[in-house]
Amino acid sequence: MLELKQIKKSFGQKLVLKSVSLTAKPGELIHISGINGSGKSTIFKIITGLLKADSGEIKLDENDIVGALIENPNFLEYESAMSNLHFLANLNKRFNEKEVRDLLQYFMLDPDDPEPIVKYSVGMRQKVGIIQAVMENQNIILLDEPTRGIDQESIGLFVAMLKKLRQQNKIIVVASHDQISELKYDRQFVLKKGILQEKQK
Ligand SMILES: Nc1ncnc2c1ncn2[C@@H]1O[C@H](COP(=O)(O)OP(=O)(O)OP(=O)(O)O)[C@@H](O)[C@H]1O
Repeated sequence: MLELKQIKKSFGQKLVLKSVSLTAKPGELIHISGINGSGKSTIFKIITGLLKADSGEIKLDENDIVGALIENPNFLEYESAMSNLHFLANLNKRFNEKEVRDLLQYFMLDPDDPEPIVKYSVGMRQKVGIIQAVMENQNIILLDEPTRGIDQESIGLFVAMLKKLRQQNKIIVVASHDQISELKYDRQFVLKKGILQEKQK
């Protein structure tokens, strides 16, 4: 379970998150919308520990593993996609080569492609970013603007993948300025003026 209670965060004088509370249960697919600069990435950075909230509480279960795609993913630019994924998974000692190969192929990328990632297109990089957020069997998956630069066919693959992950009881939180109409969310929230509000169905 993922629980945020009255998270507050300012950058200098700028109050970005006034009060953000959210409880997500296993198997839930949640959407957070909000205009550019509303603080969506900041929420994800706080959940993953990249940033510290000024106040409030974050609760995760002991065995929770968080996977995240936040803003433009950083890679070792002169290494291949496979080497990058190997490197990232090894940080947690959870590299599963078969799983990573399957995911690359699923997204129509060649696991044996020797090209350095610096030569990848925006959409190709984004796919590698999505893969690193799910490849270690993470049970909480945070995806910030996941479909940016991705073609329609690959969006279909992405949507099908999320459906499967949800059936596996993972918590998935997607943040984007638009709806990503192909996704059927369990709950939808809007982040406006620092407050996260649930939309009524
Ligand atoms: N490290 C930082 N230092 C200062 N200000 C920051 C920092 N990170 C974010 N901000 C500010 O906080 C606000 C929220 O940024 P954030 O990236 O969370 O928004 P977002 O909703 O994800 O935007 P977008 O849809 O454009 O990705 C912005 O005004 C941004 O300038």
